[in-house]
Amino acid sequence: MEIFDYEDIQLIPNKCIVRSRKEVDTSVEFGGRTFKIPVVPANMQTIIDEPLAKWLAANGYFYVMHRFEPERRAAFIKQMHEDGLFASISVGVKDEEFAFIKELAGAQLNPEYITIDIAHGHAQIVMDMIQHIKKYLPDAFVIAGNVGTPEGVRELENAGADATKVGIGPGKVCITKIKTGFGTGGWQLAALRWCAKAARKPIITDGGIRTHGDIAKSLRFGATMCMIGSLFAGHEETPGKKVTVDGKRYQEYFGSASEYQKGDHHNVEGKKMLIPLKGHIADTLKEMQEDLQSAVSYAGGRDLAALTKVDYVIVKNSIFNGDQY
Ligand SMILES: NC(=O)C1=CN([C@@H]2O[C@H](COP(=O)(O)OP(=O)(O)OC[C@H]3O[C@@H](n4cnc5c(N)ncnc54)[C@H](OP(=O)(O)O)[C@@H]3O)[C@@H](O)[C@H]2O)C=CC1
Ligand SMILES: Nc1nc2c(ncn2[C@@H]2O[C@H](COP(=O)(O)O)[C@@H](O)[C@H]2O)c(=O)[nH]1
Repeated sequence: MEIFDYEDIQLIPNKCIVRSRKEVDTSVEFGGRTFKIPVVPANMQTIIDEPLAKWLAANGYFYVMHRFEPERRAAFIKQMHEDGLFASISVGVKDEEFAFIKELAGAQLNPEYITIDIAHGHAQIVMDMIQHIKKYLPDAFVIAGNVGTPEGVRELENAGADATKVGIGPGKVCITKIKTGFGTGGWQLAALRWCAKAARKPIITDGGIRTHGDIAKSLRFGATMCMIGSLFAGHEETPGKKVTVDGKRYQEYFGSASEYQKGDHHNVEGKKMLIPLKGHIADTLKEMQEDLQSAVSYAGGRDLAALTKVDYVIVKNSIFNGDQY
């Protein structure tokens, strides 16, 4: 297998067929709905909260609510549905999560999307949870992960997952690779390609995206959707705590397996960092869309399909060449 990551790849342009980048359609169909761009903020407590989830759903973006305030999830689903919006929640795999799915079914609360969110998703318990959800909430679109191998993707798909999430340890606040020696950190893009070749259903690539160009590269190598944490951290609307250091404003961004999330120091595989505040998330989403429109025009197309077949070269860490954005 050829090993590379985002920085190692440059996509090769084709003849432009649009008169303006504004003609380019960046929308994506995912789980029966169409979203403006193939991007979803990470389901982490410093990245998404209920007000932001509502805003994203109401404005044509996909979202996945985190699972770290488990007692709020039923009311959240109810409220989203009362407001005419889709509900997209996360669950874990502990016993109480199996009971929670039964409770939702009993209360006739049917979230449109359920993400099974655990660190090592290639596990029998995850397949059990997929089947449990399909039994009690058969209309839910089930996203399962995270995995980092084609076997992982296939097994979760065969268990009934409607989409899989790929990425073990490439995240900005991840320390899995340091603490355990395992993962796709440093070769997430190649791992995505490896997994996508085996997939029969959509893949969400998760972690490691550092620039807007990395979204186009993810689509080239098989992703339908990109889950992003660090690029969304540091906005007025993201919920991480805002702090001032030496007169500069920052926002906390911490891992879901960090001691800040867990409240203790067992099996810690995440850290905390401060991200400079950078304005409103609507502006970043708009810029992502414009950059993606531009990428599609370089690919020689009018929609995201054009990105899936472009040629590329492997430049091995040389593209920034000392340049900074
Ligand atoms: N994408 C990534 O690379 C990673 C993401 N995370 C994020 O951190 C959050 C917490 O994840 P997680 O700890 O899985 O959630 P949970 O605390 O819900 O743990 C999941 C369950 O799987 C068991 N388990 C067995 N082996 C592992 C393993 N290697 N890693 C994790 N659990 C294992 C756990 O038991 P026990 O705790 O007793 O072992 C627990 O019962 C999630 O939001 C996840 O997405 C965390 C690490 C990596
Ligand atoms: N290994 C860990 N991975 C984590 C943790 N918390 C979240 N994550 C993963 O990172 C991505 C976001 O990555 P980014 O590069 O865009 O910042 C997120 O969606 C999770 O999959 C953690 O504590 N440890």
